[in-house]
Amino acid sequence: MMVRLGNIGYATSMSNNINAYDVPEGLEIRGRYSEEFAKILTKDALQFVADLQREFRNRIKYAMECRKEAKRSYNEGGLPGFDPATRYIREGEWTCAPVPPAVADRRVEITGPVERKMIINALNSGAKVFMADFEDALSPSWENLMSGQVNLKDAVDGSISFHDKARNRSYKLNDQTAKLFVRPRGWHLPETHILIDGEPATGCLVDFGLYFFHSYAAFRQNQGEGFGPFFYLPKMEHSREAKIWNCVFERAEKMAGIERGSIRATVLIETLPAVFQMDEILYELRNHSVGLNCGRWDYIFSYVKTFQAHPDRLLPDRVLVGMTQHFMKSYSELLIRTCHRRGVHAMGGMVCFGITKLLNLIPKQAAQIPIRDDPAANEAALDLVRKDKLREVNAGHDGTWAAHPGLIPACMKIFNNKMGNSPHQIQTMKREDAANITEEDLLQRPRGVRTLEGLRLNTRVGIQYLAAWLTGSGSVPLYNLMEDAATAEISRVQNWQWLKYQVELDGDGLGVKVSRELFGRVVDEEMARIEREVGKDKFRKGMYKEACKMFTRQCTAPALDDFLTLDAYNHIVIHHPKGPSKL
Ligand SMILES: CC(=O)SCCNC(=O)CCNC(=O)[C@H](O)C(C)(C)COP(=O)(O)OP(=O)(O)OC[C@H]1O[C@@H](n2cnc3c(N)ncnc32)[C@H](O)[C@@H]1OP(=O)(O)O
Ligand SMILES: O=CC(=O)O
Ligand SMILES: [Mg+2]
Repeated sequence: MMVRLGNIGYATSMSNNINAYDVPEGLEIRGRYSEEFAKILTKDALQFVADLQREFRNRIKYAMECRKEAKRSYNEGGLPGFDPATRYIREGEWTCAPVPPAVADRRVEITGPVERKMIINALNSGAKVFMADFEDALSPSWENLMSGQVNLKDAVDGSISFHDKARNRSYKLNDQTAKLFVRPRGWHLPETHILIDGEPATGCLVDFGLYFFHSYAAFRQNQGEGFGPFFYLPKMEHSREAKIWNCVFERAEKMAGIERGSIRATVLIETLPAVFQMDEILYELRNHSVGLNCGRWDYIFSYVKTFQAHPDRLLPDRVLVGMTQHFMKSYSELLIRTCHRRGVHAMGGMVCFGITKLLNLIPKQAAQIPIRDDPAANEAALDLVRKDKLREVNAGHDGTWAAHPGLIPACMKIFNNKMGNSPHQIQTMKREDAANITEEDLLQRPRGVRTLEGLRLNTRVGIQYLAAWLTGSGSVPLYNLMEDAATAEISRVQNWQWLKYQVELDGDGLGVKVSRELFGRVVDEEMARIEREVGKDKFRKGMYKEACKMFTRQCTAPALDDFLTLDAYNHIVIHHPKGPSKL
């Protein structure tokens, strides 16, 4: 039974107990009620979120319209490039506000979803920073999002603990912990469990607003040495989106009565259009910036998406698109040069590496995690991690990402060897040579072959990832590698691209073209393989068939869906009282 009580949010009655969130005028909550969540969804916190939504919704809509306009132009043959209108920003001499002392040293950062045990492990991991993720690593169900907010609040005030009953193991924070950064969702994702004036809230404003409201004071005292909170901002395509974030930050600082420039953020450069906007993005956020990060996985996804109507820019096998490809190398070097010129950190990305393994003839790239049951394979994987990190630190990056605590010592050692006691390389690795990087360098076609195994791997990984996501896990280990929304996107759009242009698989000597029939066979065979690998019982109880249907539809759709997770989101929304949702 559901009741609506004036300004009280929707309530559900499971056992004649009427529970309801106390919400401000014009706001409805359609997610499950819990007393714990109610401590986050307070009337004042919701009022703050509603104020942000009302103030910025038109600008967000406009920014999303501009993305569509840009897409239309790329689809008509246009290429992204530097904007002549903002040349004065790129050529001007200006710097961002000085880096706050609390985050001067970021040589190794660990990332992970906002799950309770993982937050404690990540904060205790020995990394300098922990990026708590509402984005690529999280399936944004109501339960995950709200318990994530509870967990972060407890983490910032230092009271977070966890008891693993099965292992009778207790978790609490060490005296020394990593500094916390929070990554809200991208601008494109709605939060349909919260309606503001009848419209779904913008997901990232909910993530940011609730976290900021409850944690800014404790954060500044316990973590930020007077600054903060700190954020990572994902998937932006243009500086106008960064400008909105800057205004959101100013609005939040005003509400909290804290100094302008207290909040700091690192922007992920992880879309192809954004690489041409790095100076402009830093300029918009110059009072709130702590650098840029090479979000290499989404960047590869974005390359395919941007060039979806350009059959002359097809990707080789996913495993071949590493940081040594010319367009990836150019992107990371220009990012370093841009950040250091503006006085902020140039962060590296999630581990990837090159080895000669697949078919014994092609290099491989992956997001690596430790391999527990095979010491030799683990050592080989660690070696690849070391090579990737060495490349990053030598190029001039100030820090890097690790997906797993087991990788931190190896990453730390590489950065320590090069940087010693210096917290970063901002002054010492200016990379003036990268000033000559051109649009052609940044867009150069990736080189390599396409194989049937590549198509199979995309399919096998894409379906299993989506099955996990639909059941609440946004980052999973698959075949000893970390998979998350960004890596799964590459699998999806690559299959779509190969199908659309019926590409020839030229890497395995078969000369077969990717047709719908071939793809259909691959899907059937890979589903059979997944069933064998996970076991009949897990296969039956899991969401593999639903994931397969969704993944197949997206790979074969006439027009490329903008995001895998937009369609999938409809399947994890549970409104109370229960009912299906359609965006
Ligand atoms: C493209 C991008 O956006 S990258 C950024 C987004 N992606 C991520 O953040 C992925 C983060 N990593 C992960 O989610 C995990 O490492 C996974 C899912 C890939 C593997 O996790 P698991 O299967 O639990 O790994 P494993 O069993 O080896 O874990 C061992 C221990 O390390 C902990 N652990 C593993 N990864 C992490 C992490 N990233 N942060 C904190 N703790 C972690 C586990 O909780 C576990 O702790 P316990 O011994 O106390 O129980
Ligand atoms: O968010 C990081 C990425 O590589 O994508
Ligand atoms: Mg990403």
